[in-house]
Amino acid sequence: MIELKFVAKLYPNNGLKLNINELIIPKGEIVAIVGANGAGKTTLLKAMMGLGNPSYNYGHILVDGKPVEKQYEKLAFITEEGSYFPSFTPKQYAQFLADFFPKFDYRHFTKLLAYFKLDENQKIKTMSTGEKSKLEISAGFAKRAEYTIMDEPFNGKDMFTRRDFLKLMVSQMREDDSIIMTTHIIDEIENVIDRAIILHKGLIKADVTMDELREEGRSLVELMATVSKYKPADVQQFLTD
Ligand SMILES: Nc1ncnc2c1ncn2[C@@H]1O[C@H](COP(=O)(O)OP(=O)(O)OP(=O)(O)O)[C@@H](O)[C@H]1O
Repeated sequence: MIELKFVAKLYPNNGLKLNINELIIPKGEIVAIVGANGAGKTTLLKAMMGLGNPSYNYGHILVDGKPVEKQYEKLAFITEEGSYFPSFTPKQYAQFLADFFPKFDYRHFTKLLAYFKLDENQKIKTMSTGEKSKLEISAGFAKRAEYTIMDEPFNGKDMFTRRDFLKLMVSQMREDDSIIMTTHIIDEIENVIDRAIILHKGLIKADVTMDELREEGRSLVELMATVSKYKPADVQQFLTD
């Protein structure tokens, strides 16, 4: 279980204040963190990893009951920023990761590389954005972490890759594994996720299970439009001015 209690992060320059009173992510759940650009989704993921100097007055960030900093082997963080080792080849990168993560599964890594048609001897810096992102996903999944945290995993991927990636993601999960991801591709993930958390201006404005939403006959897109007070008339006004 990941547990955030009274976690905050303020960017004074633009006034964003991420403020989480309580957020609990149990084992075995696929959770999407959604919201408009600038809502604080990446900031929240980083905070969940204990990154970016979040503050927690009388609060904490715990993973299975221990401070997040002590539980990194249980976490995989897959970000758009990609690999920090551009001069490495995937093979060298994997050797590095294997030294740090005892559970790193090299066989699974090479299988994923082959699936994504990546060359394990090509320097990372010579790869396209999409290829780097696939490499990060392969490395992240090969860590066999219990909690996989992904920032915009669908960015830069074509429709068929997104579809296959979703299948791959679900198929490689073990019963107690959790996935937490940010995304804007709501309609494609609606049937895969268990729960959606809607962030708006740094605050959790809705936290729903997909079963609840379905029972109410609502879609996630509708709920997001309500939460973010989206008005189609605004762009119409702009276009007619
Ligand atoms: N390191 C930083 N220093 C200052 N401001 C930052 C920093 N990182 C993010 N911000 C600002 O905080 C706000 C939230 O950023 P964040 O990346 O968390 O949003 P997001 O919901 O992930 O957005 P998007 O959907 O566009 O990726 C934005 O206005 C951004 O400009």
